[in-house]
Amino acid sequence: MNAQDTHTATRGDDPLWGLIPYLASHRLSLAWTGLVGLANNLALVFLAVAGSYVVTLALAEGQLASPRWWIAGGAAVLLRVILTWHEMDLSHSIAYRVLAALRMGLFDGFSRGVPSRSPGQHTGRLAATAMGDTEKLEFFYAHTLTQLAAAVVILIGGTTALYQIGWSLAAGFVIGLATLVLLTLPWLRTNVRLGETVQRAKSNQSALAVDLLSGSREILGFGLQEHVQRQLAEATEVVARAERHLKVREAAAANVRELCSLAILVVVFLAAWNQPALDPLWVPAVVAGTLTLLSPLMDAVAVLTQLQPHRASAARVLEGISMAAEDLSAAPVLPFATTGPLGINVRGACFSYADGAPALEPCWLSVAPGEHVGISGRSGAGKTTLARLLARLWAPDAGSIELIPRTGRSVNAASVDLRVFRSLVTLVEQDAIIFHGSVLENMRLAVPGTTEGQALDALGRSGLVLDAGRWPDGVHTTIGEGGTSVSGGERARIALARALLVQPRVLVLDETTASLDAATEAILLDAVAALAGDTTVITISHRESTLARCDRRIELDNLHTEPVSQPA
Ligand SMILES: Nc1ncnc2c1ncn2[C@@H]1O[C@H](COP(=O)(O)OP(=O)(O)OP(=O)(O)O)[C@@H](O)[C@H]1O
Repeated sequence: MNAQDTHTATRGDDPLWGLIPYLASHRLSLAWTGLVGLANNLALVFLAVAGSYVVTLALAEGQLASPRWWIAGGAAVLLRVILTWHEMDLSHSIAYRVLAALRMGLFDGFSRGVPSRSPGQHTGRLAATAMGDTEKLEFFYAHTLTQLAAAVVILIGGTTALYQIGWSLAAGFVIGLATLVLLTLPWLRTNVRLGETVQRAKSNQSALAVDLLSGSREILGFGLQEHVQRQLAEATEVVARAERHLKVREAAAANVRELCSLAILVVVFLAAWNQPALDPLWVPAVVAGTLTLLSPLMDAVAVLTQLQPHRASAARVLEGISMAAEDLSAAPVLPFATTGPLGINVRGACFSYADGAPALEPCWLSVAPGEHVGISGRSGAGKTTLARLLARLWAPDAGSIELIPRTGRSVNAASVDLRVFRSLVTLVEQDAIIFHGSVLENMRLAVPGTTEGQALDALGRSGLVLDAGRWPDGVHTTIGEGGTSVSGGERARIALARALLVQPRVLVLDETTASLDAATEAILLDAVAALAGDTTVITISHRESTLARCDRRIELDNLHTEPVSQPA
């Protein structure tokens, strides 16, 4: 099921249920885990009843129980060993799968939802959702849900069994449990608040840690260390205080549960003792059976008191999974097999981010196959936005973008298979991300299997020579996360080299030369010029020297009027 459809179908519903469609492929495993857990519980009830009966018989009557009891008891012990082992195995495997499904859904949502990110969203908080909330929910879906389902069966089965002995036993059992639930309800509201406080404070901690790591230079530069340390300490203190408070309440709730269990056992014992039809030898067995029935039920009640924070976690995960997705494959996929450079036709394409303000007003632009066009414009005019639309990182709100082959019909870019499109059009941005790893690993992100020779050739063409002093391990030299250990100019050249490896038929450069000195800019522009004729190049720049190398220069603000005659 498409994630977006799912969200539309479940919006406004309970988020805990809303996430279930994302785990649909695991439902059989979940059901099986629940059944195994239930069978294990029932085997334990049987063992408790049989064990008590055998011991009571021996103590009260001095008799050894018949072999049937010993065989059945041995079989139950063996069954429990097998079921416990199987249950552990199953529940670990399902837990990892549920965690993976939630996290993959979330990462998918984050990556598709990039354009809709509002300033209110912080990568640190999103990371906290991806790590903390998913783990909490993994436990809920892989364990709690099956535990609750098993508890319902145990409640019905246990009440029925006790009713068979006498209605007063069943009544004592049910009334005792109902009293416990009623006593538990008033705790819920405070637990919700505390759970939320813990989660919010953890989120803040995560956001602060990300700020601290990614903005370390600003923090040093502005002398903010003490300020950040204080904020981190406060966030930690909030978490510790709320968690302490929650733990105290949980301990008190556990005491209440134990008291209720005790009361139920006393009631069941008295009711069983007063059953004329029940052999007194069976009374301890009934009490032991009730005790083993109560254990999963008490756990279920404890879980119910902790459900509300799970609901908030589920809401955050659901929001992440269903982040306003770019439906990049809205148009039906058409075959597109042409050779040579591709022209571009922008027909009234426009775009707004989540805040609704137009980032790019409708614009019209025609670039011939093999042409090298330079686009300039005032800051904030929408040049980067246009570049990202051209690269289909997201889709225009209205209008369209077409690819024009030298021969044959032009085709709407949205109807080209996304994988094929990625091999045709490549974007290099000024702040292109370099991942943690070696230079070669970064090159292989674009084209897996790139050889050292190919990487060196592409780097050389981009004006980056890996001399032994600066790059002791050549293409195997590690470059830090985000390219922090390379200069802005080196990063731009690595990014261009990575794009050249793709051999795109349209290359979009967004301020790629902005941080280069004149000599390196010239080398890089020579590399771009060498593509002339074979690759269409759209260069966005403020730099006169870069724009001067283009066949044609365009001001973005002049593209907002629809031309009188548009190519068909
Ligand atoms: N993620 C975002 N969310 C909301 N608004 C955004 C986002 N990114 C950019 N904008 C806004 O969209 C508008 C166009 O931004 P864009 O980066 O395309 O401009 P630009 O012409 O490339 O600017 P510059 O020359 O300064 O790089 C600006 O008003 C900018 O503030």
